[in-house]
This record gives sequence, structure tokens and C-alpha cells, in this order.
Amino acid sequence: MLLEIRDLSKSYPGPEPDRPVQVLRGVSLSLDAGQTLALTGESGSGKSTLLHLVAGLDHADAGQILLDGREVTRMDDTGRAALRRGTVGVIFQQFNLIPSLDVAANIGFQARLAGRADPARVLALAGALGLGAHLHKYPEQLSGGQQQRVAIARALAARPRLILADEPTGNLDEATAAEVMAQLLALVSEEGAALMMVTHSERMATQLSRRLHLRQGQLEPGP
Ligand SMILES: Nc1ncnc2c1ncn2[C@@H]1O[C@H](COP(=O)(O)OP(=O)(O)OP(=O)(O)O)[C@@H](O)[C@H]1O
Repeated sequence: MLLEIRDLSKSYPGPEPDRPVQVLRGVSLSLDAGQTLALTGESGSGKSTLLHLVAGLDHADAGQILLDGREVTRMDDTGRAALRRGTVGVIFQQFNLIPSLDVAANIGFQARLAGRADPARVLALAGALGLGAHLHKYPEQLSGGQQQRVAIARALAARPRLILADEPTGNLDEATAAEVMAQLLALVSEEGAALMMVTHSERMATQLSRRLHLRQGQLEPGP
């Protein structure tokens, strides 16, 4: 099993002192290599929180996250950072592109950190995602949709085993979103990676192999 989440809970400090807001209440799921999972749920239901915990960007209150048998929930900051570099690719709503690096360097950034620099793969991904003509531009010279595609290419460049995506096509018009989604799924399947994707789009969700819905802090089968 690539990813196993057991009984995960997370709360945030609420508006009243000593009354934390419980966002996740015992979430469990497992995901195998090659599986793609759509995570749906109302705004504020905790989808991004769950993705951040799996990426090791925040701490859970209780429960376990095992990635490749290693317990993320027990790793120190250095261990979690290494995990993000080597095993997990993230595509989040804030693209976090590096303003001083051009598109090619942004795409290759994580792969370089992971010790897997591969300029040919950068070019191939840029081509597949329609960024071939923009390789030497800087993020501020790109549209929101182009920046989103750079973030997708960057996440895939390091060949991660698990990709965590939060509305990865949210900034694109419907036709471009469908095209980018098809590319993302093709690349994920080529690599035999797993994908866990938050989406509000019914059309996107039906293209993935599994579907779960977050409601009142717990996961239930999707519609
Ligand atoms: N750092 C934080 N401190 C306090 N509360 C937080 C924090 N981050 C998230 N929350 C709260 O936790 C709940 C879940 O937020 P989260 O962003 O995970 O939801 P979501 O399902 O991803 O929503 P959306 O679909 O709108 O992006 C919300 O009520 C939010 O206000």
C-alpha cells in the first residue's frame, strides 16, 4: 500500500478560547500505486487540511499517515521535507512558483532538489502541457492558467510516487481544464503514480478511479 491513513484527527483554534474547531474526526483511507482518488466535500469541509497533513506540511492531533510504510506523522521536519522532495509531488492552489527563476528552472526545481535533475523530462513535460513556447519566461509574465500548468509540470518532473493536487485546474477555462486534466492523468498513469485530487468539478471527479466525500470531518463513499 502506497498511502495509508488511519483515524486521523485535526482541529484548529476556534474563535472562542479552549473551543477548538474539529475539522477531521477520524479519517481513514488507503491508496495504492496507480490509483487516482477524487476528494470532494463542501467548502470548509477540510479537504485542503487533509492534503496538507499528507504532504507533511502540518501536524495531525491524532492518527497515523503511512507513506510507503513510513510514518509521516512521526517524522521530524527534516524527514518530512525529504519526503516531500523525494516521494510526493504537490499541486496546490497557490502555485508557489519561484519569481526569480524562469519556467524551465521552475519546472526542474523539485527534481533538482531530489537529486533527479532531468532536462529532457523538463522539455517533454513543458511540451505536453503546452508550455514549450514559454520556457524562458518568468512567472509574472504568465497567465494564471499558464502558471498552474507550470506547477503541474514541476510536481511531475521529479517522478513522485504520490501526487497531491488541490483543484489543479481551477484557474483554467473549461476546454483547457479538460485538456490539462487529460494530460495530468496520462502522465500519472505513465509513471504508475497515485493521485489524490481535491475537486469541486463533477466532470473531473468522474474521470478518477475512486471517489470519497468529506462530510462532518469523516470520509464517506462519493456519490
Ligand atoms: N490555519 C488555520 N487556522 C484556523 N482554522 C483553519 C486553518 N486552516 C483551515 N481552517 C479551517 O478549517 C476548516 C477546513 O478548511 P479547509 O481549507 O481544509 O477546507 P476545504 O474543504 O479545503 O475548503 P475549500 O473547498 O473552500 O478550499 C475551515 O473551517 C477553515 O476555516
